[in-house]
Amino acid sequence: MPRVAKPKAAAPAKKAVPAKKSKSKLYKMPEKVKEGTVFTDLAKGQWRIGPSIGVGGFGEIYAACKVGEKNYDAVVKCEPHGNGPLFVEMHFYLRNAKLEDIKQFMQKNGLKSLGMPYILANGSVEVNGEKHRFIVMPRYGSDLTKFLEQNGKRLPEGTVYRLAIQMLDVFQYMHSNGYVHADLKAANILLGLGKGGAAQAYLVDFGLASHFVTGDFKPDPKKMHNGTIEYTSRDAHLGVPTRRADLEILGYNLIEWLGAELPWVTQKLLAVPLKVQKAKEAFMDNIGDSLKSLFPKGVPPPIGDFMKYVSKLTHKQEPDYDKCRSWFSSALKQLKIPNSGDLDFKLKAQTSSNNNLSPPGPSKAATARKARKIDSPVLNSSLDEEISASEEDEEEDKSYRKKAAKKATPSARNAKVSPLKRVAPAPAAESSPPGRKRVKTEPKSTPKERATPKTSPKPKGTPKASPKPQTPTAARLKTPNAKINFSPSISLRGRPGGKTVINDDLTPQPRSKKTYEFNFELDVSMDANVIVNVKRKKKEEQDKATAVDSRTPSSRSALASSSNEQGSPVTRVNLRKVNGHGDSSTPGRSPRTPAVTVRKYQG
Ligand SMILES: Nc1ncnc2c1ncn2[C@@H]1O[C@H](COP(=O)(O)OP(=O)(O)OP(=O)(O)O)[C@@H](O)[C@H]1O
Repeated sequence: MPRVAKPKAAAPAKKAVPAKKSKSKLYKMPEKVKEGTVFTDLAKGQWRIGPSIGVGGFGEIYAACKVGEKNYDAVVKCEPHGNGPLFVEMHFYLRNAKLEDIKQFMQKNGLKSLGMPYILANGSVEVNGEKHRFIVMPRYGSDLTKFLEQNGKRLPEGTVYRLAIQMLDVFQYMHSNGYVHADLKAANILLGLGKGGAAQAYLVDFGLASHFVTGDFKPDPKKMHNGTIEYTSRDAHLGVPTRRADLEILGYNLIEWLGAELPWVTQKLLAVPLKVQKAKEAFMDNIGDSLKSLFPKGVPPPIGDFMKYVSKLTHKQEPDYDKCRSWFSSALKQLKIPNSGDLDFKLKAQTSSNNNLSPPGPSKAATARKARKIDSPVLNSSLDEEISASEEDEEEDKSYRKKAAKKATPSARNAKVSPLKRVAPAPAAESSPPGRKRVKTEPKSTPKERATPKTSPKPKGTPKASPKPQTPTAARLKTPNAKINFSPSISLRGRPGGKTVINDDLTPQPRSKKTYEFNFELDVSMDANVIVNVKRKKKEEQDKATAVDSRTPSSRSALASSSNEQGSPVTRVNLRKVNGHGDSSTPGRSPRTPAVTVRKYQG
């Protein structure tokens, strides 16, 4: 769960959470701000910092009050200047979430309230000699995870439908401004505070907000799998921000809030984004049957209608928000639950859908297992460990992305998409966030090599000892001295059971500023799967040469276990190689490694 300490309003400070550098060294955590510190925003407004009320993946959130006032009814979110997500969030707010615009939208759409936060101020400040960026926004109450925990991972059916309507309102607002949120989840939905506040839920955390695509469907390796793996949409798995993706993410959340377990969670696939992606494709391809198996005694009608609708949307299509809301409001009427008043989080006697779920909630042991599993991708230790590239995953990735890009979406099916080719860069953010880092691979491949047909995929269940490619083509493709400059462009924002994962240009600069560079010979076809095990010696052995080895998957696991025996944690890096451009116009340019998954195996 998020490392969140929530004091009561204006309560005395909790024990200070010590300023902590992220163990991962991939990005900076903010310096601790002392209670009582005054921040001056760009408009010279002054804000007194109160107690810490939350720590997110990158930043810390403090209660705050305007100097001269008594109520801590604002929050300050503070992150080191080099961090991308707050930069994105701030610009999103500044451009799209002015109170005036929100009011106008509410008026136009006859809404009494809208769960869209807004920005009160922003600025920069030095904390302990380090430059930080901060934004000030209204303070809200509990996030939904608290209620899910209290209720054994489900919410009352009527509340689920009300939340659906409220989140659709927020999406409609964001989408009407050209943006998608891309990371809706319980931890990012907060209840309002104050009188009547609990009737409205607010969607926060715009660190992944981006323009949705209006043109062709072009998978973007830089952004693949961004979001929170459980709920990431099929489009987001391909790195394409779309409006229908927001709806799909909402749908997955609604299903969970009704007490069903998503198949990729049940099947424990969360550590492998590609498998999750595949599972979602299968789920959505046959959404009727998929839902029937999740709700064996009857699919809640609005969920069925909504998910079927989402599965048919094209990537450019503007969703019919009214139609979607109407399914949920009809269901509320049927349940005789008014769509007003405080949202009710007390689970009562079983209602139509929360009565018919199978399986029920997972056991505590299963939950613990899941937490461990979900934890595993977090790069929460330094890379003083072991790094390997996974053959299976690359293979799966290649063949799957080929298929997925062809048929991932109704419109993508029409669009000519070759995700294995280098794709046009994502629509550039209007301003570039600082601290950009890219994964860069620079094998010295020739255009001819890149254009060569792929090696045929290894059938499943084949023994893992992988022979070197024997074909003449493979021999021609011998690639000496492939050089990989590996600066991991990954950040995994920590929240068991729902971490936001960002894999794109916005990734903050690694604190260590270390670059891991591996030089080795690739005696294989450029299109073959490559497994690279890099074992860094333990501290005392570091003066000795670093062992760099390349092995088969089976020997990889042997290596992993031997490392474990030595007591050092093991990190496996799965490099998915995209065989670049395939066009001879860019000789010498190399395929990029679009995504890196890091798994830490505890000894
Ligand atoms: N305006 C707010 N009022 C009250 N609490 C808030 C507010 N904004 C955020 N929080 C609390 O802080 C937590 C983290 O906030 P947020 O998700 O914005 O941070 P983050 O660094 O972007 O986190 P993440 O790891 O999800 O990306 C929230 O789950 C919530 O509990």
